[in-house]
Amino acid sequence: MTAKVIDGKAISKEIREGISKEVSEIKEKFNITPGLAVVIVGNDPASHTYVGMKEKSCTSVGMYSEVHRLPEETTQEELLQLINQLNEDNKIHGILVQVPLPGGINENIINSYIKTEKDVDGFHAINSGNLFLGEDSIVPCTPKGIIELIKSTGASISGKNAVVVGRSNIVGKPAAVLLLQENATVTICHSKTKDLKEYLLKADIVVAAVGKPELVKGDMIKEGAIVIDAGTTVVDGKLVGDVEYSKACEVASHITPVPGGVGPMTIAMLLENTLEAAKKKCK
Ligand SMILES: Nc1nc2c(c(=O)[nH]1)N[C@@H](CN(C=O)c1ccc(C(=O)N[C@@H](CCC(=O)O)C(=O)O)cc1)CN2
Repeated sequence: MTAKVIDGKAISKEIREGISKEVSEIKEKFNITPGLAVVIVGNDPASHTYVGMKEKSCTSVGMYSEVHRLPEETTQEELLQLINQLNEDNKIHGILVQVPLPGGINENIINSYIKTEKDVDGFHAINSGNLFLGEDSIVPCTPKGIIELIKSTGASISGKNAVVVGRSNIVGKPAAVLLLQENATVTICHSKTKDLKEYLLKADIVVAAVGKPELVKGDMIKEGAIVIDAGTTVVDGKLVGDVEYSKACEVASHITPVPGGVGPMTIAMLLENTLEAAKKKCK
């Protein structure tokens, strides 16, 4: 079997085009321009790249974008003050604090200060809690994009065995909850899982989000599985996913590439969440 490539770049482009149209409409009808504020602390080069991509995508769909680039020495108190300011700013419908944050700043405390309706990352405990409860919530961007990518194959998720490799609050845990909501039978594997291959060989859907380059080998994948790779590690100057791509292509039915798979969807979903937050202000 040679896997069909799930083209996250193309799918996200289509989504962004739809968002762009909706942004024009609400500007015209309600005189509201959706606005996103991104906050980044410190000098992590990859994080600066992602923030730059967010800024560019935001303006390309006609949204208002504001980026606050703060020095490494920024204190938690200073960051909270900025968030309070953005919470009260009517131009801003979405606030996002890029992670990882430098040591000494508690991500959960920071996220809990963002107004829930502006928490376009969906990291606030109220949004995570509502997601867990199956109530209305803002859904974290990467897992939301992962579900879109799986659905783009036309396959049904209901009743399938899904294995999520990775248990981060940003990707693994919410992806597992979303798959469960789609009626998959979900297993979460992680760094302490004893026999990863044993679990993976039963998986109709694999979501790899562990940040360990090529941890998921081709011979761990069941014939015909859908493989979603959310890993992005730079190895020798090259971006490498969590899946051994060339070997996995020989057994999977569908697979996402790295780059060009999950990454672009993360940004498209961020724009979608920001648009939704702004639409709540349209009366
Ligand atoms: N506050 C947040 N921080 C982080 C998030 C997040 O959703 N919210 N996710 C990741 C990083 N991330 C967005 O912030 C992100 C990662 C990768 C991509 C992407 O499009 N990658 C491209 C390749 C880009 C490159 O060349 O380096 C791809 O995979 O094709 C977008 C967003 C951690 N932090």
